[in-house]
Amino acid sequence: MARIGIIGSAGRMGQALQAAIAAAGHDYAGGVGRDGDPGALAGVSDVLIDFSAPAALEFTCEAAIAAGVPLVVGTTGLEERHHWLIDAAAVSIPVLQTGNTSLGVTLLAHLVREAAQRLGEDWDIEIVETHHRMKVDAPSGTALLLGEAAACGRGERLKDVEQRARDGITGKREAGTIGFASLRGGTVAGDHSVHFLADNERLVLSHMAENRGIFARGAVRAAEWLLTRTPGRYSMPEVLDL
Ligand SMILES: NC(=O)C1=CN([C@@H]2O[C@H](COP(=O)(O)OP(=O)(O)OC[C@H]3O[C@@H](n4cnc5c(N)ncnc54)[C@H](OP(=O)(O)O)[C@@H]3O)[C@@H](O)[C@H]2O)C=CC1
Ligand SMILES: O=C(O)C1=N[C@H](C(=O)O)C[C@H](O)C1
Repeated sequence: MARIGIIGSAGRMGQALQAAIAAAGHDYAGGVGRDGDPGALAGVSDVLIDFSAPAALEFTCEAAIAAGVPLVVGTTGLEERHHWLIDAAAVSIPVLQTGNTSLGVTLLAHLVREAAQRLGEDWDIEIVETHHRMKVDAPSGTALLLGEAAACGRGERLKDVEQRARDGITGKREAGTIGFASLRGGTVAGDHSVHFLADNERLVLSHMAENRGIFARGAVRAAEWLLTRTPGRYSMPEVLDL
């Protein structure tokens, strides 16, 4: 049994996490939001789980490092500087960062990498994601994770081939790019489809999240796994042995 603290505890994911922590037989150590003290929380936690906002990350990393506790980062909308913070933290504590903690998306990313590698550049790749009306970042962290997987399958870096938005007279599609489209509305927990499009045929690999419980369970599983690790940066395929 572990004492698990939550950054972003009053949010939609924070509430799902509290249920998942109880269901897995762990102790909820407490949580913080915008006004809380992550340092005090880290001091009474064995591991921290952060599903909040990018602005929280610096203080969360500082708190986890000072207390020497592992950290799961599920927050999305991260920029390069946030990844540097995570890399720096991983020198002293175990850290896992992912745009999606579900088993289904972790396997989907594996399949996307494989498909991109085998199909080659004659197949255009477009990633479409749909989320609830309250989501504040786009493309979703999952869409970017799937884009990274597709780019990796082709031996590329996503930042060199991504096409994040189209508007107006865009010209023809540039060969080799990976496109993104985001839909927002209603209460959709998170749908992602990776379209591989060639002449006269299409392959679509999709995942649909029916509720936030799948993300919360995955995050708790990641937290349990991190407690057995030495400092370093980890990802979901390692947790799930995929
Ligand atoms: N990796 C994954 O599998 C998943 C990732 N996510 C990501 O998790 C994040 C949270 O999503 P969701 O729960 O829907 O969002 P909500 O808006 O419902 O909740 C966000 C929470 O974060 C807190 N927060 C906001 N800013 C800060 C800050 N600067 N410092 C500390 N706490 C802060 C809020 O606190 P307050 O109450 O004070 O406003 C709130 O409790 C998003 O980035 C989302 O994309 C979501 C689902 C799955
Ligand atoms: O904000 C959400 O809700 C979700 N965010 C994550 C993302 O950005 O991919 C994961 C999931 O799709 C739900």
